[in-house]
Amino acid sequence: MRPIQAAYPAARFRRARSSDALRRLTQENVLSVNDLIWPIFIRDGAAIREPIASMPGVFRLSLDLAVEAAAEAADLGIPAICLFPYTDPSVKTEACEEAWNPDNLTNRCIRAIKAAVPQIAVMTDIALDPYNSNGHDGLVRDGLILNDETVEALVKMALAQAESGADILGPSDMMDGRVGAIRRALEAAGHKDITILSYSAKYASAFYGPFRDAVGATGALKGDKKTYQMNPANSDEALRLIERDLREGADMVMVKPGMPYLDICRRVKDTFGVPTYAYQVSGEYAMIRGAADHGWINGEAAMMESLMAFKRAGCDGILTYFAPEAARLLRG
Ligand SMILES: NCc1[nH]cc(CCC(=O)O)c1CC(=O)O
Repeated sequence: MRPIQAAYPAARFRRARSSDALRRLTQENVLSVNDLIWPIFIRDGAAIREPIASMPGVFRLSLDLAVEAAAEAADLGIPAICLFPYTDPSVKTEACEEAWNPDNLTNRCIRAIKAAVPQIAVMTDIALDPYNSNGHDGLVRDGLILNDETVEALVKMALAQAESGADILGPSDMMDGRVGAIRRALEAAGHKDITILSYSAKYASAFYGPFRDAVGATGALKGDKKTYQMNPANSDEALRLIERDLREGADMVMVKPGMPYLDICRRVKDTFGVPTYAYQVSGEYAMIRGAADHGWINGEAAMMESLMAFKRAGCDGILTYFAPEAARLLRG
């Protein structure tokens, strides 16, 4: 596309910006509540709303309050909620068996939300880190992250979540071959309508710090995740990973983190034209929220501008901790 433009003064770009009416008429992208997926942190117990120091305004919720949050999200028109468990260190092991326990925190939460708020889509995270005593997304032997053994564990985890009623499975582990393995297992088990939103292009990022605090993985993690998460310097590789996951049966794909990787979002959308999502991760939330809390930026305006940026970059939706706040503003 190459727009033709008259020369100044025949062309004055400011004409189209001269009033609210003209600005609205010429606006190219729209952010709506339908674009939002709300990640929440869950924990055991009852009536607990536990603050997370590095994410002001975000809480770990006991299951009863997670169900309330899902109902609130549905009332606001948010289409999906995504669950992240804070697991007690005592249930973490090297074999990560708790990950596929049908009665683990996540699976109980899926059932509770689907029973009380069936209209909201429940998304889950597939990775072993909340259940792993060494904090990694995969099984570890002799200091190495094992790919194929991890994929087998992830398949069990995915099936347990599917049985519990999850609508969207989100493999976030970055092992090779996991989307295909999960898709085959879902088909074999008769789960034909469960979607996979693959964390296809997930970078080894410093912006996940507050999240690891939130799920209690910070202390556990030994080393870094660079042998499975992507090198932030790479872009072509993201396209190869997206193509691979689509060929293995992903319905939707994700780029993560979000704001520092909008160039990747745009390349993915332009190249494949598939449902494309970005995760505005914990560190991005903390930066905007922290600056706003100090009075250094206008938090509401920065939040809405950051979310619109994802739409402009070609995203169909955004996972964001701002989801309820943004939804309230969008509803007016
Ligand atoms: N599989 C773990 C997982 N799933 C989502 C996030 C990060 C989300 C955020 O920072 O908001 C992470 C952290 C990590 O890979 O270490």
